Amino acid sequence: MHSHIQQLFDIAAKPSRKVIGLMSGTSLDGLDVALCELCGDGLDTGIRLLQFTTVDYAADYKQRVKAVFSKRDVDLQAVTLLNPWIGIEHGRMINQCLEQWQLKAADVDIIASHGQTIFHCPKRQHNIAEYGNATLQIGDGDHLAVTTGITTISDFRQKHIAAGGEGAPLAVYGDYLLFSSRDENRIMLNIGGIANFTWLPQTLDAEAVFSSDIGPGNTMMDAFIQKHYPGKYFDKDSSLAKAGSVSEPLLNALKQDGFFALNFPKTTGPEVFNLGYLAKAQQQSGTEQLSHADIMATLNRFSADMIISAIQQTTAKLDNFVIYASGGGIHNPLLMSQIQQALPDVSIKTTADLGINPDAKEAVLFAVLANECLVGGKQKFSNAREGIPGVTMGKISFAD
Ligand SMILES: Nc1ncnc2c1ncn2[C@@H]1O[C@H](COP(=O)(O)OP(=O)(O)OP(=O)(O)O)[C@@H](O)[C@H]1O
Ligand SMILES: CC(=O)N[C@H]1[C@@H]2OC[C@@H](O2)[C@@H](O)[C@@H]1O[C@H](C)C(=O)O
Repeated sequence: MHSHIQQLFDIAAKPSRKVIGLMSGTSLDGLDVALCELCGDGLDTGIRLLQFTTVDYAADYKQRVKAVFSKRDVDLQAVTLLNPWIGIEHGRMINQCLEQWQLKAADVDIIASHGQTIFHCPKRQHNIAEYGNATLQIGDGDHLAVTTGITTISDFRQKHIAAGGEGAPLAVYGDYLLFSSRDENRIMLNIGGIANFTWLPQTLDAEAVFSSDIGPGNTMMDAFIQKHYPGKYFDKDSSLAKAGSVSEPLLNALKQDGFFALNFPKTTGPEVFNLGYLAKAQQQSGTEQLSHADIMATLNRFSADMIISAIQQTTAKLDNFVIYASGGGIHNPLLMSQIQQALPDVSIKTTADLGINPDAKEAVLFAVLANECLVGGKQKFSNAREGIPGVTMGKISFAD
């Protein structure tokens, strides 16, 4: 038996595993690094978040990735060069974190790397007959493993698509295994660049679980700030949005896209929800002359309204459910207050109330997926009807 197979066997046989979960999202703010200790598997997964940090991306890193991000026409050489380069850069960031945490590579069993999505293209978005769902994450796992000396599991979304899904949201697996409760129905609402949610019935009936993207979370607001206020990356504390007024004509135009007519589950990205989408809606509604504050107020309300309607649509006949929010959007006070005002009888908490730092949640979910890849599979959790294949995900890269 190759020592690599023995290594996997030994890790799987341990009473607990130290896994570094990584998430780099569509907001491109930084690399989320979550050092977790996991035991068990499936619904018996136990997890402790030992360390968490977001390693901010330097301006140079952001520029390099943005040059090939969510665009149809890009420099293929740049993509080819970035794939190993991001793997090495992420590896260097992990090595810095281990040094800060006074840990060595040998103290970590596995890295679970999401990589960086540069294009997401479900069939219902491209509508090209010969092709199915597709998505592309770069930041090669082999380069990450060699740079850190740690066995790495990466590229999770391809198996999801190979087994019939759209490659996202993957949060549903970790949400179901970590946050299902027999005491209450739960909605796990993640507000990142794109907003997505998972419905967790208190029956724990896997057939009733589903997860879907909703539409833009922060991505259009961020893109507007980054275009018009160089050096700024987002509307901190909603200050610009609070200074403006919502334009109803623009808001109505923003809500017209065919994506919102699709049934759940569905997925999307900045390929659809971007400044071109905003410009088109402004042209259709004759609102090109709006102030920046009014545009930001309207984009904020747009994200809030789509989140609210997704929740109302899902829980129409239910009253006893609790929302647990996560992702950077929870730090947007106007966004969160609008959601709460529209759902006055609903308790809106964060995953901190469930013991998981809301900023770390997505990175933690990839650690759970890696744990399932190594020791899971017994807990058959799938829901083909809702686009949730019952498969393990991830490609394994050895450090030598
Ligand atoms: N104080 C704040 N005020 C307003 N918005 C904030 C604040 N702090 C963070 N954000 C928002 O959160 C975003 C980062 O959130 P997060 O890291 O969840 O995004 P992401 O993980 O890249 O997205 P995705 O989940 O789509 O991959 C920022 O770009 C910003 O829009
Ligand atoms: C293709 C891709 O990277 N999608 C992301 C994006 O960011 C939020 C939302 O859209 C979600 O569907 C997904 O990430 C999270 C981690 C997921 O897969 O659950």
